Amino acid sequence: MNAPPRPPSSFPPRHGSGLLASFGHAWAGLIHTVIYQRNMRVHLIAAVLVGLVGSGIPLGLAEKVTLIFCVLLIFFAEILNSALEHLVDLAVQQFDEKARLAKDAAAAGVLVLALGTVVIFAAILVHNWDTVRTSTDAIIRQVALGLPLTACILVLVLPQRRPAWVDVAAFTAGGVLMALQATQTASSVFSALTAGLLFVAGAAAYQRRREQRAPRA
Ligand SMILES: Nc1ncnc2c1ncn2[C@@H]1O[C@H](COP(=O)(O)OP(=O)(O)OP(=O)(O)O)[C@@H](O)[C@H]1O
Repeated sequence: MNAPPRPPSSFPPRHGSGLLASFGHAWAGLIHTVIYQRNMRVHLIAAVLVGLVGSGIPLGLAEKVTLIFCVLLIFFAEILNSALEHLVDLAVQQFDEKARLAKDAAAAGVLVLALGTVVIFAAILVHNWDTVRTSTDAIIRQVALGLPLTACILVLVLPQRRPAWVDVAAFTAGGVLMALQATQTASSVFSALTAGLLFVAGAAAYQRRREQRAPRA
């Protein structure tokens, strides 16, 4: 028996289905948030700094897990906040009190998490203050390698137009600094987190450049 004709679809053709395509859509969502949400870029840079502290000072397992969980939770909240903003903008194209309440509530959720993370981060540093005081060499190394690395990631996520070579140079220099830093890390998990953030920043810079070349309709 012939299948009934499908109703005409207003969706453009989808780029594949299955697990790989789902991953691709999720990745595109992450990169889109980094490109278009200023607060996400702030969280990303803050996460790099957390990664540098975590890979410079030896922390206990519970402290590592807590910090990484907080960082991921903030990303999750910001991505969800962005999704809600898109939904509200889709439903409401003019000023609306309920739209304002929905967006403000979602933004408040992110703010609460960010403030909580700052408090937890400070508490962990205070709790490990003796280790911090005696880790002068590690701190000097982290500052010497970590600050230029953070600057490279910042360049990659900045929305301003720039020549392609700047992004290539920032990503390459970031990779070299990351490799140097990883050779003497106190935690490979935090180094992996920082490397992952460099990769995300590089992917965002690449995608922004593509979209600037071929702006969305
Ligand atoms: N349609 C609307 N009606 C009423 N107020 C709105 C509307 N859209 C946005 N707002 C207000 O403007 C604020 C910023 O909304 P916007 O969509 O510009 O998000 P944003 O600039 O990405 O902000 P955020 O810092 O929350 O991510 C909202 O928190 C809300 O107070």
